[in-house]
Formats: sequence, C-alpha cells, structure tokens
Amino acid sequence: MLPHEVDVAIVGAGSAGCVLAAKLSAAEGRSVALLESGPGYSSVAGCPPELLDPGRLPVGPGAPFVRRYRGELRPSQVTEIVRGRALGGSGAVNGCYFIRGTSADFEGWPQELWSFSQVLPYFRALENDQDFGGEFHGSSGPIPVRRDSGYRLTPLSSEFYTACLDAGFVDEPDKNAPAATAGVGPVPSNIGDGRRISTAIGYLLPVLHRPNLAVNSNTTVTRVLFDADRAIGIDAVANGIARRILAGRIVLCAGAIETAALLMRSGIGDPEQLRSVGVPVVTALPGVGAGFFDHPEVGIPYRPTRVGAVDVPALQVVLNTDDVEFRPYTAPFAELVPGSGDVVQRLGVVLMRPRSRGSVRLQDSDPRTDVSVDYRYLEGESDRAAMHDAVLTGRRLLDDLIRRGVVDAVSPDYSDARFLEHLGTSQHLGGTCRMGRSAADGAVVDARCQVFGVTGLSVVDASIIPSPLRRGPHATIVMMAERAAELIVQEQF
Ligand SMILES: Cc1cc2nc3c(=O)[nH]c(=O)nc-3n(C[C@H](O)[C@H](O)[C@H](O)COP(=O)(O)OP(=O)(O)OC[C@H]3O[C@@H](n4cnc5c(N)ncnc54)[C@H](O)[C@@H]3O)c2cc1C
Repeated sequence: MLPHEVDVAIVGAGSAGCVLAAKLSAAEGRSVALLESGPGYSSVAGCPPELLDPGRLPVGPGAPFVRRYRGELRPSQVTEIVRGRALGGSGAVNGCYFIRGTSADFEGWPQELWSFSQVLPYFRALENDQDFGGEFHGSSGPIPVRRDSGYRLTPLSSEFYTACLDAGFVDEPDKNAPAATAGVGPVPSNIGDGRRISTAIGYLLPVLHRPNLAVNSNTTVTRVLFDADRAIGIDAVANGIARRILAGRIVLCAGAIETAALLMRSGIGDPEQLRSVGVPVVTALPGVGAGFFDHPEVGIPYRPTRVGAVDVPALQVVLNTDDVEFRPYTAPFAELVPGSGDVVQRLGVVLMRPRSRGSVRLQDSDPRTDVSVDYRYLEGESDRAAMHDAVLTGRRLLDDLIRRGVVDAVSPDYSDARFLEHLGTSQHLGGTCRMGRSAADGAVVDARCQVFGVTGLSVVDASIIPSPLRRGPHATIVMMAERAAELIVQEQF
C-alpha cells in the first residue's frame, strides 16, 4: 500500500458519517479524518439552536444549513429539494421521525449480512428507547427515542388516531416493533431533553476529544484519487484552499445526491455519460446515479378548528397501510419550516413503495455545478392509480375529522383531476449507489459496502439502500452505519 496520512477518510459528516467517525476512531491506533462541506461546532452549547429545535425544520429560504437543488418531479413539475449541510447533515435539519424499516424491507437486501435478524442488534445498539424495552429495544444507545401520547398530542393528532381506530385500522403503539406492519400509532422521535438528537450530537460530539480523530468542517471533497484501481486519497477545498489527503481507505457518506456526483466526477459511473461531460473513466458502473427512489407525497390541504400545542414535532401520529403512509402534520409549514410562508396545513399521503425510478446526472465535470435530479414520479399507471386511491382514503379520513369537529374545511379546489398539482416529495432520496450482488444488476457496492471494481473505497449512506423503505429512512441509515462500521474494520487496510 502507498504511504498515507490517515488510515480512513470519511467524506460527509451527516447521519451516516458521524456514526462511522465515532465507530472507526474507537481504536486508538486508527487515524480518522472526517471531512464536511458545511459548518461545524464542537459542543451542544456551540451548536446553532435551529439544529436542536425538534419542532422546526431549518430548511426555509435563506437557511444556512442546507444545500438546495432543483428537482424535476414530473415533466414540467419542478420543485426545490434540500439536503442538510452541517455536522449531522440532513439528520440535523429533519423532522425527527425515527421509525425503523420494517422486517419486509430487508427481504431484498443481501441476506448473509443484512437480513432483519442480522440488523436488529444494530437497531438496538443505536437507541435508548424511553417507552419500550425487552429483546427488540435498546436502552443504552446514543440516540434517545420517544413518542408523544395522551395530553401531549395535539387535538388533531389525537382525533386522527381515534378516527383511524374507529375506521378499523389496527392500533400500533410501538412502530419500531418487529411485528409492526400496518396500523396507526405514535411516531418514535429522536428527541432527548427537548432537543433534536442528530448523530452529530449523539455520536460525534462525545468523541471529539480523541487524538486520532480530526474533524474538518467547511471542507468540500471534489474528487477521489486513484492509483490504477485503488482509491488512495481525496482532493478537497477547505475554506477556499485546495487540499490533498492520502488515505488508506475512503468512505463516502456525502448523501444520496453528492455521493453519486462525487463517484461520477472521480470516473466511476456510466461510461457514456462520463465521457459526455469529459470525465475519464476509472471504472464502469452504470448503476451510479441511476434508478433512485424517494417517497412521493400529495398534501391534502385542510383547516383545523383548534390550534395545536406549540413545541411538538412535525408528526406525532401516522397511519401506515401496506404501502402508504398518512401523515397529519401538526402545524402549517409556515410554522414547521420558518420562512416558508406556506400557511396551509396538510395531510400528507405518501407512496412508500413506488415503482417509478429517477436519476441523478452530472451536467458537467465542475464540482460547483449542481447535478440534475430527475424523479420521474408517478410515471407508471400503477403508481398513479395507487396514489389516487390513497388520496381518496385520505379524503375519507379528513371527512371523518370534519364530522368530529376538528377540521372545518378541506380545500375546495381539490378534485380527482387535480391531485397531481399537490404532488411533492418527502425528501427521502435513496438508492443512487445501490447495494447488491453484482454490477451487472445495476448495483454499485457489495454487501460489505465496497464499491465494485476498485479497492479501498466504500459507500455508507442513503445511496446504498437497495429498494424503497416502507418507512422514513433516517433510523435505517443510522443502523446501516453502525453495521457497516463493523464490516469496514474487518477489512485489511
Ligand atoms: C428536510 C428533510 C426532512 C427529513 N425528515 C425526515 C424525517 O423526519 N425522518 C426520516 O426518517 N427521514 C427524514 N429525512 C431524510 C433523512 O434525514 C435523510 O435520508 C438522512 O439524513 C440522509 O443521511 P445520509 O447520511 O445519507 O446523508 P446526509 O445526512 O445528508 O449527510 C451528507 C453530508 O455530507 C456532506 N457533504 C456532501 N457532499 C460533500 C462533499 N463533497 N464533501 C464533504 N462533505 C460533503 C453534506 O454537507 C452532509 O452533511 C428528511 C430529509 C430532509 C432533507
């Protein structure tokens, strides 16, 4: 192996990257450099308060902790998407919904390492569940998990819960139980002492004192360097100054958009596309950036009759049916996302297992140019029909809430023909570098999270999720990072 400055360079201090940095630096003899584009902080007291407030998502206009992208949801339907850009990444700005993927979600993952029984110990290890114990829950992990119930529910959350039970949906008090498959129940949230506990707070800050761990914020990695087919280091720009770091192993945790972009700019991707933007090909992996998924969401606008409690998370209760999630947001987005000016309150109706797939593509080879993000949402008839049916179910639930007096109007312009005008995204983008058996199937990393065709390079973040999860991805991504850290230390480097 070539001489190197650090044993491991981790690119991106987001939900996955902070876990990897804490786990991989646990061995004193292993040096770890964590590189993050966004700003840093070294204590909870020094953390920007917006990143700790569990009731607000600091992603509105002008918010300094996000990178924004233009996303095309459907032809001629464009939206702005955001990713967190600070220590903690998107997990530092998100809605604190922290539900595990269901056991069925893992059936398509490589079973020798990622079956549900294999991953359950890592779900347990990451959490300190305040409400449930026993063999399926952890009580000493870095991420506190709690649920709102009883008097802490807003009138809308409480009545929605009751309305779902009255409509015959199953009560699901613990949505993180392995048997949880469908039903209505409280949302587990990663909130402790009234704060959003991102992986930066839970994992990274407690180990910042380690001499073998260097955290470099305001540092953007621009490409991975190779010696033949071995990754040997990275180029970065740190506070405006170019830097080169040679590393024994590189782990990309830059999130589903930027990890794919970084691989492509470094010469790993679809050869035709790389050549079209002038990037020399290192390894042909057509799966990079191709076939991503997200959760399409239609918001049904309504007006609640009573104002809810302040200081509650965006979601207290959700209903899951087979492949749909119904989300009664606790407040208008103007409150949840400061600066958004969006005064409408909505019931989110979300397809959790859509068939449509999107792509992330380079527009040129310049790291400063945004990639194009093309969702192709509801492209097939089956997704459109599934969304249409789900919206009708959502309407029926809202009609019931009107009868119960908690909602006094549902937007009148809301008709079958127009529901697509209310289409948005849950911001759960994943699968741009999927884990799988072989590159020939479109996979980019193997079951040990190593990029096919090169050595010394791993990916651990939302990119490698093999197929859409039936729940939001955050808890699963933290688990993946816990699991992957063990796999990575077993490698020779
Ligand atoms: C607004 C919003 C709300 C959400 N709400 C929820 C929710 O409530 N529940 C849920 O389950 N999921 C939610 N999600 C999704 C979830 O938060 C993300 O899927 C998850 O945090 C992604 O983790 P990650 O490690 O893949 O990437 P990220 O957490 O996004 O981390 C990537 C990090 O890499 C850094 N980076 C990127 N490029 C570079 C580079 N070139 N060099 C150096 N650093 C780089 C970024 O700045 C960032 O810090 C939400 C997402 C968003 C954006």
